[in-house]
Amino acid sequence: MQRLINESETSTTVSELCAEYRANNVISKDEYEYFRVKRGLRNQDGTGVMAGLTHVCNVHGYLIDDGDKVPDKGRLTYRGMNVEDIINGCRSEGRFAYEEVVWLLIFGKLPDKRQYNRICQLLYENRELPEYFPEDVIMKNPSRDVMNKLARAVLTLYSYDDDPDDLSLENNMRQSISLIARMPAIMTYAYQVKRRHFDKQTMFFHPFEPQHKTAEAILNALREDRSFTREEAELLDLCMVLHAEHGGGNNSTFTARVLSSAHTDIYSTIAAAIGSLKGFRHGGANHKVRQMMDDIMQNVQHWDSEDEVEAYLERILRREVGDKSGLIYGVGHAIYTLSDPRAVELKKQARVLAEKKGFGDKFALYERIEKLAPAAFKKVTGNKKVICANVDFYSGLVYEMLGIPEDLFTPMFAVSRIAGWCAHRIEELTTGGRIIRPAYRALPTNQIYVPLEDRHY
Ligand SMILES: CC(=O)SCCNC(=O)CCNC(=O)[C@H](O)C(C)(C)COP(=O)(O)OP(=O)(O)OC[C@H]1O[C@@H](n2cnc3c(N)ncnc32)[C@H](O)[C@@H]1OP(=O)(O)O
Ligand SMILES: O=C([O-])CC(=O)C(=O)O
Repeated sequence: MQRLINESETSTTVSELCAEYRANNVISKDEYEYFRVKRGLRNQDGTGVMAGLTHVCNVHGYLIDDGDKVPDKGRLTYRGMNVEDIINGCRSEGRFAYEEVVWLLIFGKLPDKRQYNRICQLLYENRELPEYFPEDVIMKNPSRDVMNKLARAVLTLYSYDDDPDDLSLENNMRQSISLIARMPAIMTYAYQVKRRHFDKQTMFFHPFEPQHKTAEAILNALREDRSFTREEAELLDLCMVLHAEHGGGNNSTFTARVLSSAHTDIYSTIAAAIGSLKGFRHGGANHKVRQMMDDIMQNVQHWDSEDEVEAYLERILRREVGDKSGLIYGVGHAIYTLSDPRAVELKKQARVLAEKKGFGDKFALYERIEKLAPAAFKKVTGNKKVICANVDFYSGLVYEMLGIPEDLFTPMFAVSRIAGWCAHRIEELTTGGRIIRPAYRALPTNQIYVPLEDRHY
């Protein structure tokens, strides 16, 4: 562990500080129950506390029957429209879908032809970063972690905005479009700098092309020879649509709503949302899935043995192996029970790609884990909750087969989710009207002030 201070100067170590902390700061799960405080803002049955109203999106994962939660097939609707219908509709008309989804999420209706062309044009015209921004902000202080750089770069854009704090709808619309457009550039530039600085590889910055839609712009920036197929770009576009939005209550969007309700600027808001999404229980799980799979592939000798795989999953849950968090990453969800529609779609794509690219054994292992994880979870934890693979389970495998580096798994999530964050920020600013401020039940043990001389612990 890193030392806080030089141990030769003082015997106070970080572990002593932690021991002092632990001795005075215990809150048990029983206390939550006793005071009827909703841990994680969840009701007793795991459903979320109702925290707001939104037009933007609905996430359906269970039914309530006579007060009981009944597992159901997952359904995701953007502005009331099934996400699969949006994807199929755009494909059947030969269009990429992400730009259309940006419009739909923010404004509430599908764009007509003129509006569609306008949003594509606006996103292209705003893609480039301000002059010298890549040199002064992205290339300086490189980070191993692209999410960290993304958050810092977004926060710094505040200083490049002549009117950063104006909360009017007009100003937030301008800022939202500009941020949605710029995220791919920030992500790909940050990745190039990371490659150069930490991986000692060649760095390249290709100019953006006006004819490129967002998914194409990203592939153009990531490929050294700038070549990619229509099929690859359509698949990345599909991934972006599936990650674009997930209701007001997911951790990063709620973060964006909390900050917006305090009337802070959009750059602080989106930087905070990126920080939340980076978390391993949230969007950062796609990165953890990859690490978990590498670990399983190394340590399970026979990938086709259900017994061996299940035994290893049980060891993960018992915190004996893996990152020792006890979590099977990419599995479980706050709302979904029988299925996450995004995982269903990504799995379909992964199966096809795996066959084409020779990833058959790997895909079969993922599928085996998806099948065995719920039983292992029930056996080890005793928890009867119905769990399924979530969006983060197959996304990394799809990205890997598309040649998207692991460094960009979670950043790709952020570059897609910015659409949802902006839609919710605008909704919070225009319809919320009250600062979000829940209460915390204090658990004080009365103490009297003791002079320093008399403190003999
Ligand atoms: C984009 C996204 O954010 S999708 C989610 C990505 N995250 C992951 O894949 C990480 C693994 N999964 C998890 O940690 C959880 O399932 C979450 C965070 C997604 C949802 O958590 P919750 O809503 O609290 O789940 P739920 O109410 O079902 O949890 C019940 C218990 O089972 C545990 N649990 C849930 N999923 C898992 C899992 N995959 N592995 C081990 N334990 C789990 C929870 O930690 C919780 O334990 P606790 O009672 O001691 O607090
Ligand atoms: O809804 C959630 O809690 C997490 C999630 O799947 C997302 O944000 O995409």
